[in-house]
Amino acid sequence: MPLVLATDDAGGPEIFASLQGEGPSAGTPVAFVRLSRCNLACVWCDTAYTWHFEGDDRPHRDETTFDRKANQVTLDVADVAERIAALGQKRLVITGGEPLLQGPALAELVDALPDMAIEIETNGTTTAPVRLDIRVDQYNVSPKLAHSGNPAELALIDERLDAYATDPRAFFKFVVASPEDVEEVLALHSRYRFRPGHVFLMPEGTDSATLRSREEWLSEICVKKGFRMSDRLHIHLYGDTRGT
Ligand SMILES: C[S@@+](CC[C@H](N)C(=O)[O-])C[C@H]1O[C@@H](n2cnc3c(N)ncnc32)[C@H](O)[C@@H]1O
Ligand SMILES: Nc1nc2[nH]cc(C(=O)O)c2c(=O)[nH]1
Ligand code: SF4
Ligand SMILES: [Mg+2]
Repeated sequence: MPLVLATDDAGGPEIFASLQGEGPSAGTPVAFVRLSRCNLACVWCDTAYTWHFEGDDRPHRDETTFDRKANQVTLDVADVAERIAALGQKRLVITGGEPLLQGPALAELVDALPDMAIEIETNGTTTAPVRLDIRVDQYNVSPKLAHSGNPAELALIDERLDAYATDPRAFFKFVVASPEDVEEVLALHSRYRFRPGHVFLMPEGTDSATLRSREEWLSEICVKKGFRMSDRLHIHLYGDTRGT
C-alpha cells in the first residue's frame, strides 16, 4: 500500500533519527517519519511545505518566502518500514502534516516494523483505525486554538476530543502565542476534563529567541494553573530545519 511522505531538502522522504523535541517524551532518541498533507491550515504551521501547495488559497504567515511546490513522495509501506528500521531506534514518532489522514496505510506500516514503541503527533480532528490504534503507545494531540486561523468547527471536533480525553495514552499539547490564548485552553479543560499531568502548553515559535521570550510568561502561567510546559528542543539544537 502507498504512503505519501513529505520530502527533506534533498528531495528524499522525511525519515530521520533525532531527539523528540516536544511533549512528554522530549529528549528521547527516536525515529521520525513525516507524512504529507493536512486537513487544517494553521497560519503559523512550521511544516506548511506538507500541505500549502500551489492553488491552496488558505493563508500562511510566510507566504512570500514560501516554496509552494508539492514537496511529497509516494513510497510503498515496505520501503518506508525498511528505511525506519535502518535507523535502529526503539521508538517511532509519526507526524506530518496530519498523519491520521493516512490511517489504513499507517496500520500496514506499523505491522511491517520491527518491535518499536509508537508515538503519533496529531491535530486531534481524526482518530486512528482500530488496527493502528491497538499498536499505538502514545498520542500527542495538539488541538488548534483561534490564533491558528482555523475555523473552530474544523479544528475542535467534540466527539474526537472526547475520545482522546478519555484515552490514558493521550497527552494534549496546546500551542500558545499570547497569554490570552490560555483562556481557550482553560475553557476546553473544563469541558473535557483532561487528565492531570496530560496537558502541555508550548510556545509558538520557530526560533530560540521567540521561544525563550514567550516561556518567560508561559512558565508562570503553567505554575499558576498546574499545566506542564513544553519547550521545543529541536529548534534550539537545529533551528527550523527539515529532517531534524
Ligand atoms: C507540524 S505538527 C504535525 C502534527 C499535527 N498536524 C499537529 O498539528 O499536531 C507537529 C507539532 O508542531 C506544532 N507546531 C506547528 N507549528 C508550530 C509553531 N510555529 N510553533 C510551535 N508549535 C508548532 C503543532 O501544534 C504540533 O504539536
Ligand atoms: N526533533 C523534533 N521533535 C519533534 N516533535 C514533534 C515534531 C513534529 O514536527 O511533529 C518534531 C520535529 O520535527 N523534530
Ligand atoms: S494541523 Fe499540524 S500540520 Fe496541519 S497546519 Fe496545523 S500545525 Fe501544520
Ligand atoms: Mg515539528
